[in-house]
Amino acid sequence: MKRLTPAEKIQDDYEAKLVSADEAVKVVKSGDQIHLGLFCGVAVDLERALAKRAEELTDVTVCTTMWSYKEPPEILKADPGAKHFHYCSTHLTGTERKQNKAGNCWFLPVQFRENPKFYEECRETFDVAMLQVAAMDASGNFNLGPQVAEYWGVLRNCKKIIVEVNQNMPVNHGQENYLNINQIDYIVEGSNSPLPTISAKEASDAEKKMAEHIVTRIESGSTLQLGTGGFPNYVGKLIAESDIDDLSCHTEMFVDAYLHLFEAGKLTNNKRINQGKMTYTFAMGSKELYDWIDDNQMMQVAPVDYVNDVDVISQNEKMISVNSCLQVDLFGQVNSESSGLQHIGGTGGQLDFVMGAFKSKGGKSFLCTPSTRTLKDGRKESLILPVLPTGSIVSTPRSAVHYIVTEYGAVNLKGRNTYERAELLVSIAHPDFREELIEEAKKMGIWKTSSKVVNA
Ligand SMILES: CC(=O)SCCNC(=O)CCNC(=O)[C@H](O)C(C)(C)COP(=O)(O)OP(=O)(O)OC[C@H]1O[C@@H](n2cnc3c(N)ncnc32)[C@H](O)[C@@H]1OP(=O)(O)O
Ligand SMILES: CCCC(=O)O
Repeated sequence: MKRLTPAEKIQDDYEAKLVSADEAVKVVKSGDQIHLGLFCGVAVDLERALAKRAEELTDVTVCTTMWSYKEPPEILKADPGAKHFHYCSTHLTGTERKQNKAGNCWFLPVQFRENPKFYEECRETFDVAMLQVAAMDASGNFNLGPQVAEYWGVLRNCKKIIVEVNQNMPVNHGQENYLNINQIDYIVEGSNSPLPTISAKEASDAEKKMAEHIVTRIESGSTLQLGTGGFPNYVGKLIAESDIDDLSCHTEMFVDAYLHLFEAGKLTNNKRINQGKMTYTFAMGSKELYDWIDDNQMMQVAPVDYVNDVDVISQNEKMISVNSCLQVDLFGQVNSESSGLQHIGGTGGQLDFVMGAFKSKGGKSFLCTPSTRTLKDGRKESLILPVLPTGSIVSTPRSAVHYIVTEYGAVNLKGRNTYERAELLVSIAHPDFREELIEEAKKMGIWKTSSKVVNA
């Protein structure tokens, strides 16, 4: 028999494992635990094929980290009463929030940096892991694209792996970011769907003022973590226009703000660890961001238990972390996850970066919210509250919180006692609510007769 060259052996393996999406999902049985993939790597063609089997399957648990498409997953459309599939997400997007309200999507609380261990040790073994990957290279390796995050926790604790090849998946340089053909059970050549994109929303007037309070507190030579949404992107824009320079990127989520900062010549990545690299655990943004990532040696995507590790984050000096939250109480407890009993989103890596930034020499974390929001009936509600309402989740505890920012200022709660915190927080509340907050603080025993509202 003719001996195959290594390249021929790889090609033979590829052809032996190549099946259609409908064929591949036949491996799923009632009662199975499935992982659908992460961020831009969710296996959309396999998910669609699985949905076609809704009527013949029961009790199938399907996990993902976030569903980033406007259209809900097909398995939920095919099973509106959640009789066949139990869909779980660790960070709800707007699409998933609607499904959560309808009782079709369950939230899985996690601390993002712990996710690999959590999937490897704390949940049932996955029967099938499905994920989108880039086209195979000559060595039989499939690049995981712009996300590694908790993949290895899932892949080390699963029975079968099905990859869906997407020719549009950018090849992302980094660490632990390839799957070899030997590790894979089935290969599906997918429909090469475009990656999900998020476009930054226009920042509101309050957000623009909040960004100004932050930018005046950032020094040249800092390393930046910017979160999701219009607000962190606006912070990036202001920095790009400022005279702050020599900045570095070490972030959980890689967003368009970094592309703008790079184009403005602000990002040197002259940091202490991973010099010269943009370090992150997943990327989500525009098509331009994905094109910039593709086969770019400057990029370093890496597992979340490395990127979000408090000790790793803190090795870079002047670590700056900027994230949004929903409510803050006068003790300094921060809710970033719920509106009363209504679930909004996950805590993600917020606490990881709050702790990592404070541990870094000269580091600062900023948790930001407009001082008020307008309710459906037109009334204004203060987002600085005496205490968090029933059902609110403490995402960042008062013991960890550093700067809180509203459009009225940024206050540093570290080292401040309870009545000083109340004073500082009242000083950045909306003026219409300050008197009311002072009266409540008095009843709570955290307002001294000498207390006054000060601007920090
Ligand atoms: C991915 C990263 O950010 S990495 C950084 C670390 N991770 C984190 O900080 C995670 C925690 N933070 C978050 O999840 C988000 O920043 C949030 C939820 C706090 C804000 O998200 P954004 O996308 O900026 O806010 P946006 O204004 O779009 O609001 C999202 C939803 O919350 C609702 N919402 C916003 N503010 C409030 C509030 N104060 N009270 C109640 N609901 C609110 C909105 O109505 C919207 O709901 P809908 O889509 O169902 O209509
Ligand atoms: C999935 C994690 C996203 C976040 O940290 O907000």
